[in-house]
Amino acid sequence: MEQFYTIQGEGFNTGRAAYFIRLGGCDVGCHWCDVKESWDAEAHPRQSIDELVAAVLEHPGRNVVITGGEPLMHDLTALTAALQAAGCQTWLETSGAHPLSGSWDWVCVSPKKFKAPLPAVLAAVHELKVVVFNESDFAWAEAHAAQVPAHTRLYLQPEWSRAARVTPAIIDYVKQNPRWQVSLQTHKYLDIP
Ligand SMILES: C[S@@+](CC[C@H](N)C(=O)[O-])C[C@H]1O[C@@H](n2cnc3c(N)ncnc32)[C@H](O)[C@@H]1O
Ligand SMILES: Nc1nc2[nH]cc(C(=O)O)c2c(=O)[nH]1
Ligand code: SF4
Ligand SMILES: [Mg+2]
Repeated sequence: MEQFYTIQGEGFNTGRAAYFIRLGGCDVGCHWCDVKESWDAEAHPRQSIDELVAAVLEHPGRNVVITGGEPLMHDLTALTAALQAAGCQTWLETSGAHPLSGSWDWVCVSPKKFKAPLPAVLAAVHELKVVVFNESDFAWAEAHAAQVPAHTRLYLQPEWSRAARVTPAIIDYVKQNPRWQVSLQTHKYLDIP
């Protein structure tokens, strides 16, 4: 759908330069999704893997975020192999609702009530990042924290339109449950992509 070189705004790798490849297509249907224009895969032009890798290599950064849309609706084996062969780190942003493909240096799963993550994806996760829309999402977060490997980093991220309301609740929750951390969409405050 689009590609851009920016700063990873969210989660564990916040603040690090990264090239984003946003793949079209998503069937999860989060009503608060901040990139609904990604949902229809056919609405966006196709590019070859060679073109994508060449575009990445035009920039000095070697971290590549594959996001979407829901990137796991595509077989990511060839794309991630080509990126790693070119010396890049591959970072995945996924809901986990489709089978895992590809070779990953970092996997971030953001589980969704609208289409829950698959156990096999949760088993491969480095970072669990739960969007908090209302108080019921804390229980949803804990239910998924119980399904990920012990070393997984745990994040609670305010849903953007509700940030003023839910951020204080996230702060209180993290103070009481300190294995969780706050994740903010810092790129939106920085006004960068
Ligand atoms: C647009 S999604 C694309 C990747 C994948 N479909 C997913 O949901 O993880 C990228 C990240 O943005 C988060 N996100 C989407 N809309 C958001 C919103 N309105 N507020 C906060 N985070 C949001 C998602 O939960 C996910 O962690
Ligand atoms: N800067 C920036 N960081 C991000 N981290 C995850 C994003 C995404 O949409 O997947 C995102 C994004 O859209 N922009
Ligand atoms: S899974 Fe990700 S891309 Fe799909 S609707 Fe939800 S937030 Fe948007
Ligand atoms: Mg985004």
